[in-house]
Amino acid sequence: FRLIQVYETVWKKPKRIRSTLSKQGIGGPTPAFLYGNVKEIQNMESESVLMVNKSEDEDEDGKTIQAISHHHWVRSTFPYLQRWTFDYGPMYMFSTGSQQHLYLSQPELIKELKLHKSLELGKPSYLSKALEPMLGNGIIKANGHQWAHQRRLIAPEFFLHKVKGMIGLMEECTMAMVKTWEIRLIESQGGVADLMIDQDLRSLSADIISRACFGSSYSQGKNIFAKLRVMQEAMSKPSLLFGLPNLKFLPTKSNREIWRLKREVEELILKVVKDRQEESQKDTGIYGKDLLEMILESAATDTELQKSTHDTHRFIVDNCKNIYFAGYETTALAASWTLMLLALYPEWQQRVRAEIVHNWGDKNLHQTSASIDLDKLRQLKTLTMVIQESLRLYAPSLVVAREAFADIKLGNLVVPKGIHIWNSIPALHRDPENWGSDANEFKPDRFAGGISEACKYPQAYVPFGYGSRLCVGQTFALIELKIILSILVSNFSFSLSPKYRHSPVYKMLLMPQHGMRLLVKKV
Ligand code: HEM
Repeated sequence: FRLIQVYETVWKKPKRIRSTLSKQGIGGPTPAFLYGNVKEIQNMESESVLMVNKSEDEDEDGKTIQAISHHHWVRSTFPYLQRWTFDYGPMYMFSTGSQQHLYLSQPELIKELKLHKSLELGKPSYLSKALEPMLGNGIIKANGHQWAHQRRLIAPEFFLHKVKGMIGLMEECTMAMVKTWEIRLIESQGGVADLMIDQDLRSLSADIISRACFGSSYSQGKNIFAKLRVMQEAMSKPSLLFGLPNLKFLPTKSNREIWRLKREVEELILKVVKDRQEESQKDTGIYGKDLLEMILESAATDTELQKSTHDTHRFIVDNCKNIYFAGYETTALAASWTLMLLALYPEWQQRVRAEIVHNWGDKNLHQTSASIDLDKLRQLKTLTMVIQESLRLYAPSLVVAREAFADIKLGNLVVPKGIHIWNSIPALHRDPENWGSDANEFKPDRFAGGISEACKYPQAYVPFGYGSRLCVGQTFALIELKIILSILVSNFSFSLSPKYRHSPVYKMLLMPQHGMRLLVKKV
């Protein structure tokens, strides 16, 4: 029976998938027996690491600004996707052994994917298994009815009317960071500080998401974030993304570390939950009904979950981990890349600042507390354009992935059951056919008429993904970004530090490999 199963997985299923695609004229690199295209992927990855190191040496010779302003970093992240696009066009298949993949980048097919709302299209299940220690079976990786249940529960917590109520706390947390920067500036020489801003933005974002969703202060969540981050580092090899063979079940040093962190994170989350349950028994009325409470309520009323404490705990822990993972580093990175761009383009930094002064008056924001509201944020059109352009060139998520759980149709294309569909966000966001010959340049003006007028095929602008799996935190993230950036830009000016080394790398998200060092001074 086992032999039949192996034969099915290794031979019959891949053969069926590949022949359905090749009959429709879809090509791709020839897979080797058992290993598919793993060898090519690994070779191209090592070559690109060498290339990145070499270009960094060149940067140190004073070419940094030129290197950044061309924003040509995409090649170093998934070099094989680019190479095969060059060889086989905008749609091709490739293989990582038993897993078969379909890469596609035509805007008309992205539109079809967006419109396909059935549960037959979901997140790759092998990926869910590989990322289990990090995400469990929470909303990000779950599929089918289990996902739909979680989505129904979580999504309304991030609707505009809920997020509106969180503006005050976002402002408060940002102001606390402003105060610490002011102290560092006073202590620094000449009132200019060389700051690793990404670290502070990460703490800020963690603080915001923790208070908004869990009502708990950052001090309680601090340990959880630190541990989740180490876990993310340990698990963020690109090889994992495409299901390359890995030894995740063996007690290697790295796996033992991941398992330990997983245990510790779970214990910490359950401790926060316990504290919260005690608090609500005391009925202090400090917190409204926040996300954690919704998750607890759902777990308490779900008849399936009630059958075991283990399942209830899993449900709570997994969804808390998902919100932590999805909700803080993404926004912190988006803010970091945007500030890097504003440092690189001082004329845009000046325009953003002038717009704030024009609309809100020239008083420094920290003199007025709880002053920001939705209407004020809506006035910041230039900042909105800058954020949209930053999310185009430096989208924190690099890929959107789906698995077909049944044979489905995308327009005329028959997509076979079991295939994994991949879109590269940087490739879509930098396609000159869609954005024009200046696709690699930072030009926020292109968004002056909104996304629909910024390019030929707006459906291919997907920093938050698409369709029924679209990011639930999109509204939350955009409002948070506007608050953080408007407060920072109206209080400080930013320029690139001579120590900044431009090297965006993929570690589950797009990160500045050597940190985001900027020179900061008071305006
Ligand atoms: C700039 C910030 C952010 C970016 C760029 C971003 C991007 C994304 C992307 C690309 C996806 C996958 C969508 C797909 O597969 O089609 C996603 C999913 C998700 N995001 Fe975000 N996100 C951000 C902020 C947030 C925040 C602040 C939260 C929550 C507080 C959040 C919660 C989620 C969740 C729960 C999912 C899974 C949705 C599902 O599968 O149903 N994200 N996000």
